Amino acid sequence: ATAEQQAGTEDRKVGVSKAQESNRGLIETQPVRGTRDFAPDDYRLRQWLFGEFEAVSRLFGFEQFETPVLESEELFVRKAGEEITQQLYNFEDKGGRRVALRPELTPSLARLILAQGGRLGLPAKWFSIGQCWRYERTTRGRRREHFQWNMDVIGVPGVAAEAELLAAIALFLERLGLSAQDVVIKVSSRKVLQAILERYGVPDEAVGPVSVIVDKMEKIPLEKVEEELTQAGLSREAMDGIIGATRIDSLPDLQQLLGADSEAFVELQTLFSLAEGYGIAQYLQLDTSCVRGLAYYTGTVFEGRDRAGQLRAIFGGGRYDQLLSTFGGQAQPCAGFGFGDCVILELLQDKGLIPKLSHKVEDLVIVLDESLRASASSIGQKLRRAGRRVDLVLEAKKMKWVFKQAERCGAERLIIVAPDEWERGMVRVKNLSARDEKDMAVDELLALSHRAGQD
Ligand SMILES: CC(=O)Nc1cnc2ccccc2c1
Repeated sequence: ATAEQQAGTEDRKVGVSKAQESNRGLIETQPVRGTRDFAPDDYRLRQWLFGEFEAVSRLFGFEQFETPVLESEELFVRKAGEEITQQLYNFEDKGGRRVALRPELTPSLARLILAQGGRLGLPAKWFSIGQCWRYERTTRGRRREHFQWNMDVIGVPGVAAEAELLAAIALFLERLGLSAQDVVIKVSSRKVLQAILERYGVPDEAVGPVSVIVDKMEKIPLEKVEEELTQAGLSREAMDGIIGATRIDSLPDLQQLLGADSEAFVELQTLFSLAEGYGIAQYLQLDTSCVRGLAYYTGTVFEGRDRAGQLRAIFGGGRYDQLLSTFGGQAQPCAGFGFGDCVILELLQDKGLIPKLSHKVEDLVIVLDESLRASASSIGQKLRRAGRRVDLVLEAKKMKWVFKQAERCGAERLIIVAPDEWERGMVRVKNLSARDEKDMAVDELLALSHRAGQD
């Protein structure tokens, strides 16, 4: 708002809007920093994407759940230096509670699983799509919210769970027109780091925090990583051992490093052979530099990347067998993934795979005489009950506008309620695609519509 507007001293202009009239400038119309609006065009694309998330989840027999975006802060307070907990969108509510907008869905899932107590049938295969938040310092101007699709398997200790999850992702990618030529899934296991750290007498508890540091290796200089590993208490040898262990990219090399009977090797070998059964092995790439930045993973970890290497991770996941016990509950083996709604759209954009989605109704109904409005409304209702999407024009409009509107909403038929025809109990039906037009009785129109409404 200009200083004049703020002072309310601007002189009165012809046609001053309500906002100006109330002596205020136009309100801020942009959404809060880091957040997005979804106007209809954007919402259609989002609904298409979420529809694919849901369709694939159901094809795998997963059940949908939801938890509140607002959670107790304690769910996310972890002492492993994760970026996600350092950017918590947290505050104290009017009741003095420490609360936070969830930065991820997995802790909420764990809470809901624990709330089920013994009632929970295992294995549980659950999925959810929810908005997640972070308070990212505006330095990077990055977004502060995104939507995440999560699929999780609770109660299955073997990597058959991870194979199912990876197969679900592969089917999702295939349905969108992507393939293993476009996307690589890097796979590894926290048990690699665990085995290496054991060699240097570093306790298992360090695996999480060390992984969080190693996960930054791609984004910050090696010296910085080494500095943080030193601060985490690692000796030079341990550090060299860790960094050397992130350079393995084949099962034989992993066997060489850890031995054929190491858990990490056996699990990953099993996972790769299960993947063959699904026909998704060509997506998978063993890569021990993939450690993921969440502290609670305890076993396999994986992340999806575009093969061109231009984009951030498309999705990420892994096994987190200790999360429920860290919440004081009975431990349950868990594996899952989170799939965000932004990088995938960038990739689809790059590949020319964003679908063209437009507003669509079947029938546009207009009246040529306002005295017939009640008749038009009742025809609209009958058509809607027959399953037709009807855009009923709500005020007198010139035919030029009507045809423009028909085009805008993709209408197949224009139904005109006019005095002369109505006298004879007829309406005029213009078939906009076949460019033919005829008068028909309402019953005939409905019979026609009923069949069309079913297909
Ligand atoms: C590309 C992008 O906006 N990513 C994004 C945006 N908001 C988030 C919010 C919480 C956690 C991760 C997030 C990630």
